[in-house]
Amino acid sequence: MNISFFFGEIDGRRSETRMEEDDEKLETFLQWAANLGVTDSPSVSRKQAASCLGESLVVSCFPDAGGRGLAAARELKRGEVFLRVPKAAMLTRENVLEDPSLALAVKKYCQLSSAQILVVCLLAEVGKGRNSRWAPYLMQLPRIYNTLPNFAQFETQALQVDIAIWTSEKAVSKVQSEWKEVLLLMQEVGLNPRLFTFKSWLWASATVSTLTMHIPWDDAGCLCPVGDLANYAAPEDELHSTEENVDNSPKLTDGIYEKELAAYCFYARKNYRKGEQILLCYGTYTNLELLEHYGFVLDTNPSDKAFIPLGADIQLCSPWASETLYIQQDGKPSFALLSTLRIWATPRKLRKTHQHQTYSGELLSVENEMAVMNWLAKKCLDVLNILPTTLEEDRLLLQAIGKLRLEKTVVFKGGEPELIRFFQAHGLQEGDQLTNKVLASKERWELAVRWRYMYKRTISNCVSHCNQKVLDLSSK
Ligand SMILES: C[S@@+](CC[C@H](N)C(=O)[O-])C[C@H]1O[C@@H](n2cnc3c(N)ncnc32)[C@H](O)[C@@H]1O
Repeated sequence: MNISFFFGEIDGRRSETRMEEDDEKLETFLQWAANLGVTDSPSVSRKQAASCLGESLVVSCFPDAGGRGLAAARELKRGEVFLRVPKAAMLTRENVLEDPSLALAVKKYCQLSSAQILVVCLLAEVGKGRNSRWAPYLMQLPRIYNTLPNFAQFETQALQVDIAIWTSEKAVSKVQSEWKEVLLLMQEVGLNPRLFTFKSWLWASATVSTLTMHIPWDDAGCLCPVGDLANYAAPEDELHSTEENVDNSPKLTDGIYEKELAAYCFYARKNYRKGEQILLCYGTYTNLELLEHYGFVLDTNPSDKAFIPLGADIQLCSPWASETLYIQQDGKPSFALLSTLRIWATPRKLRKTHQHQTYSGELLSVENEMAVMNWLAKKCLDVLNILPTTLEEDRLLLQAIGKLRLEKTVVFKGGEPELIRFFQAHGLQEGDQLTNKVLASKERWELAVRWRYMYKRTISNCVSHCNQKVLDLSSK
């Protein structure tokens, strides 16, 4: 069985030839998908089409919003179906386990999670090489992922904030133990030994993490060819937080499995102009969650949350879960955090009396509000002061990392101290070539620096918000 076509690329070569090969693979994939009934013009029959796209969608590149993605090939109306992917084209546990020997082996390992089994199914298909039913799909999958489980120590430490470092370390150790748990099964199903490696597991589990879509009959989800080319946009409040939109039209789901059609259907969640990127909302995520599961962060993310350490005395005053005590990207404390601080800043003996007023979001008194705002501003400054770099230093570092894209060799002179530490962590010296491995690590490191930059920006916004509130209150 020859699977070198696949492994030749996990190291992520980047060259002109590689780009041409990628185009060819994409073309083969889109034709394969058309043959299986994947279509971007569900109302028109297009048998024997050379591509499943071209009518409503085209594959395009969006360097600042997800890289490869889907663009509207014509004007799309809100609510319109722009893509249909039949069940037979989807890679699900059910489809792969039609292989009786694999199904028999999997049955013996009922302690494994459904996601672990899906990862094994994916690797089993990769192991079939060109004989896999999904070979053209597998060939065009991303070879490198930047999800947290892929983060090496230097990249993790660059997150700087304890909770983020802890999340990253936990993600790394989770993927390692999941891999160890499936080794016996992988041996039993006779997978090619190259697919047993931690590196292969890491790739396959990141594929499952970043690409799976929800299906009602399997909590592992499914891989949905072509549909998974769509990049992500955070939910817009009016679309996702209420049952109905402001204009009373029903709330839209952008991708859903339709049982009657036995297909995954994708709907335009707004009107799109020709050439505009079609974005899907995979769910509501903070930037740390996006980084953990999808390997990117959003500069503007209404669902982002910055957490600051709160003492046990404060937590005890809160009837809400600790996940609700956060600061929004605009710097405002969440409703739960603000209410908790208001009650905490109230003398103990009066807390019970004011409880109802506080929990309904009311301001207790000017003094109480000033105390809360002063405390929060100081706390935020303390959080910022103990971090190794400032917001401004991170901004300059991001500029320097951005310039690295244009460099081919290592230059120490005049470099940011952390940039020099990055080169040293990779054992590089002045004048050395920047290998693909180093460039891949640079992408993850840059994501870590972007994440911490946005965290600090939120905390700084909170300081400004609190100071402004104090000013407003004192002028009353
Ligand atoms: C479902 S895939 C989308 C297609 C993907 N760009 C590709 O080339 O296969 C999800 C992945 O796309 C990238 N992505 C999606 N939305 C993004 C966004 N708004 N910004 C940056 N990267 C994004 C992330 O790497 C994510 O893990």
